[in-house]
Amino acid sequence: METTELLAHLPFSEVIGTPPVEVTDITTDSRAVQPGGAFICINGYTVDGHDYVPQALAAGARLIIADRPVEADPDKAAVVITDDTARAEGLVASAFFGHPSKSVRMIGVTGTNGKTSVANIIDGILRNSGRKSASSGTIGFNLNGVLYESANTTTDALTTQRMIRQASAEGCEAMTMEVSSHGLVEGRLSGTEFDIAVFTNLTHDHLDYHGTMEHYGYAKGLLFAQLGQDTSKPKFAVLNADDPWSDRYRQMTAHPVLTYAVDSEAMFRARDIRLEAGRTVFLMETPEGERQVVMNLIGGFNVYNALASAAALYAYGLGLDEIIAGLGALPAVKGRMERVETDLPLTIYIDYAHTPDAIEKAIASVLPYKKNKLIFLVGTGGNRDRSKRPIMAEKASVADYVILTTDDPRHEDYESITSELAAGMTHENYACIGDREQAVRHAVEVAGEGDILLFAGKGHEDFQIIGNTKYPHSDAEIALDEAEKKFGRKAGARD
Ligand SMILES: CC(=O)N[C@H]1[C@@H](OP(=O)(O)OP(=O)(O)OC[C@H]2O[C@@H](n3ccc(=O)[nH]c3=O)[C@H](O)[C@@H]2O)O[C@H](CO)[C@@H](O)[C@@H]1O[C@H](C)C(=O)N[C@@H](C)C(=O)N[C@H](CCC(=O)O)C(=O)O
Ligand SMILES: Nc1ncnc2c1ncn2[C@@H]1O[C@H](COP(=O)(O)OP(=O)(O)OP(=O)(O)O)[C@@H](O)[C@H]1O
Repeated sequence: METTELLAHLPFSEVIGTPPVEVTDITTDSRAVQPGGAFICINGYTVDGHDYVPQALAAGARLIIADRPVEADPDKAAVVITDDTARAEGLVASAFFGHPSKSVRMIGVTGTNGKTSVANIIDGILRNSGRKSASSGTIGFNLNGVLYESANTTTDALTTQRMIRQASAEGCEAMTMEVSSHGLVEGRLSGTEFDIAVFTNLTHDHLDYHGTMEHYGYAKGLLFAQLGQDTSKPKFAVLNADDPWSDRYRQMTAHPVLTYAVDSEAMFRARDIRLEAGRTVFLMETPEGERQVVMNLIGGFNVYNALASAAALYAYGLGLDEIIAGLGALPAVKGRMERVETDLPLTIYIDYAHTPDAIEKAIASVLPYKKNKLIFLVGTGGNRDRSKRPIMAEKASVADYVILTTDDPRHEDYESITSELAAGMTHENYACIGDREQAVRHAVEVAGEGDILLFAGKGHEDFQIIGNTKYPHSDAEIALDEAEKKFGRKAGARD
């Protein structure tokens, strides 16, 4: 891209030295600089990118974008001083990649719980209908069925624009993105033009970051404001009429709103819900009459996720037949109430619940077919929102036996995590075991034939972060290993 064109997006900045005619690449990481590229210095949570200018120059950067003077030989590279490099990243990202979100239909999904599930359901149904489609979020970047890892639920602005351009280049007509509150307030979505914005729900989480529910709710609302004011384009908001925050989000957009709900009046509403062991059946009221939905996704919360997805796809232009066939064809979302295949006399589920509301919903999903004990293992992350811990344990207390452990303890000690959880328990049938492997083994040890074991908090993840290190970890593998020892026979493989 021509540098003058790029710099037009950063008006009022000071340019020191002679910029190159063209910039071949842009990055915020000195380790990823390409010769002839631009390096944007971001002052992060752990280090300051301005300290890595020498490395960026050594790797061949020809343009440095900084928010304070940095040293560079003006004959080799120009320095652009702007007031806020994080905003600069957002401003140049979309332009550098050719505004890709204008050529792909963009669906954004926000909310406390259900983003990954809804994004996967929408993406899965679009592909089931023969369309090329991409999605991005906690599980990674799924480019028409091929999965690539990514660092965040909502990636930084440059990575986001690069992914959308890749989706466009691969011929995807749609891209569904999980939109986190962090991503919205930090401008990671600057330059992304959304066509459909979906809201799942808003409950307690991330208060370490946002401070209050009011700020947290406002942050989610930015997605609806980002639909913009150009009403000549067909754009839609999809709102959960059972969640009171939807009234506010309706005010934040000028575009048509589609609603979904179970308890309230809504355009897409579920009734006669039957939660069965391996499937969920319900009647869906739609603008074109009532239709039966049969799907392999289990749990009451997945009824909401299916309704949100159906409304979003209806707004997109899919017919109800395609939507209902797609819902029926979906496999379980990885690590979300995913049943572990085993011949042992136990039922094991892996789930990603790590908020009070998700724990309540996950437990409620298995209660209808509980014959014996429900053993529930739950952890929480270290150095993150501590105020939710006792409320998580209070919700977990619905289970017959609870094991309190850790998800990613990071730099926090086991004892402080499990004791803060334990403060919320409403009965004495529980154990605190900070080491998650030992906790999973204990869950199997205390289980009897016919019991349900529900492991929450790690979901699709195959690692645990202790300190700064990622260690391999799989609840399912540990549980099967322990169960084989206990029952003295092979357990059958996990998918
Ligand atoms: C706390 C936080 O938000 N951290 C994010 C942040 O990392 P950071 O600020 O620590 O970065 P840093 O290591 O200090 O580096 C600063 C700058 O120096 C650069 N650098 C660094 C080293 C070097 O050798 N050379 C160099 O140029 C880095 O590339 C970076 O530009 O910027 C990174 C790049 O964008 C993010 O990946 C990272 O997210 C981490 C992984 C994270 O856990 N974030 C959480 C809080 C988050 O954002 N979560 C939400 C989901 C919430 C949910 O719904 O569950 C999300 O959207 O993921
Ligand atoms: N609509 C929903 N309402 C309440 N709980 C839900 C809903 N959908 C999923 N859950 C619960 O939340 C957990 C996480 O689901 P999912 O990954 O889809 O949410 P998410 O918003 O992407 O979460 P995160 O941002 O933390 O990745 C699930 O394992 C399930 O226990």
